Amino acid sequence: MANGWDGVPSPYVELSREQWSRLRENTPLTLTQQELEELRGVDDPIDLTEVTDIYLPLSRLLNLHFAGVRARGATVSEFLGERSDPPPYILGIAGSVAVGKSTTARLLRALLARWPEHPRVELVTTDSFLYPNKILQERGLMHRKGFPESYDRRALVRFVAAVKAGVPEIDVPVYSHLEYDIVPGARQTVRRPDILIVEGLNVLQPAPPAALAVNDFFDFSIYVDARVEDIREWYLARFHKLRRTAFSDPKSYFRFLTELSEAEATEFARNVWRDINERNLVENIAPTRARAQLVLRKGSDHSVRWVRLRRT
Ligand SMILES: Nc1ncnc2c1ncn2[C@@H]1O[C@H](COP(=O)(O)OP(=O)(O)O)[C@@H](O)[C@H]1O
Ligand SMILES: CC(C)(COP(=O)(O)O)[C@@H](O)C(=O)NCCC(=O)O
Repeated sequence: MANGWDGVPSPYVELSREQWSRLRENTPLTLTQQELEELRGVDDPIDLTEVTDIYLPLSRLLNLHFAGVRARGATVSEFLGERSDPPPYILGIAGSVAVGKSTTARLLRALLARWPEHPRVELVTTDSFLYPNKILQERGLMHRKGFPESYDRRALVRFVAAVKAGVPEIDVPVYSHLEYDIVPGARQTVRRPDILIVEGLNVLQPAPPAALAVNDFFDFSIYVDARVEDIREWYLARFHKLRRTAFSDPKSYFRFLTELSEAEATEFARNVWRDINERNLVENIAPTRARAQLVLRKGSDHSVRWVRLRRT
């Protein structure tokens, strides 16, 4: 039983990697090595063993949960005498910068789309709802990118509410990591998927008083977790990898970093980590972990060590 429940049965069940991996049962591996390589994030060492042990049980759980949510929705429709299409199922994925949320999200997108019950899976990342740099500059928030106030929270909530309400076609802005800004005029169109995955730092954040939060519309939520020290190392390793690759693109906002010495660049990355990303993790992101339906806890080699599932 988890600490702090003082004799009250804990709402969480914690499973070791071995216990969790057995829950795969007969879920087939529908992904090839080549496909996995296309899905993994920069510097993420994920392999097919990880997919089999961790993501196939998760895909099975989500497929079962999807069926349960659909059945419950059908009961209400029958009672109301409505004959409408069921609303999209919404899955939230939260966690720190550099923890590997996007690999988890892209992988689940691919795995979930291979089930016959829900072939249409869309993925939206919340960076689409960051204010453009121009607005962040005006508000003195350029060093707060990723903090709750750097997002157009209401636009994000409106978007998720519209998807849940079955709006057939919704456009969202597009964020470029390369340009470090919202791309003017670019749009991603979401067309009534069976499942929508919403991935981002702050998706489990509570709403301000009397407002709705994005997670009020979630059917399931996942928090990707690891020790702060490990995430810092991953952030720094990825930064150095990007410095050797993406940052030398003439369009990269961080091109100036390729002209600094290794030591100066390291100093820059350490400061960004400490002053922005770690602070945001500690102050805003980690406190939302308890609200996630499922926590995937990674060890320092990025592999998932244990899984915590909320029963209720
Ligand atoms: N400066 C950058 N240039 C290009 N790609 C980046 C940059 N920063 C992050 N990325 C990529 O953007 C994606 C999201 O990164 P991030 O928000 O840190 O979340 P996570 O590491 O949890 O997926 C990752 O695939 C990452 O590799
Ligand atoms: C774009 C991000 C805020 C992540 O956005 P998300 O999709 O999780 O909402 C983050 O990757 C970022 O760029 N943070 C700013 C500090 C840094 O450059 O690392």
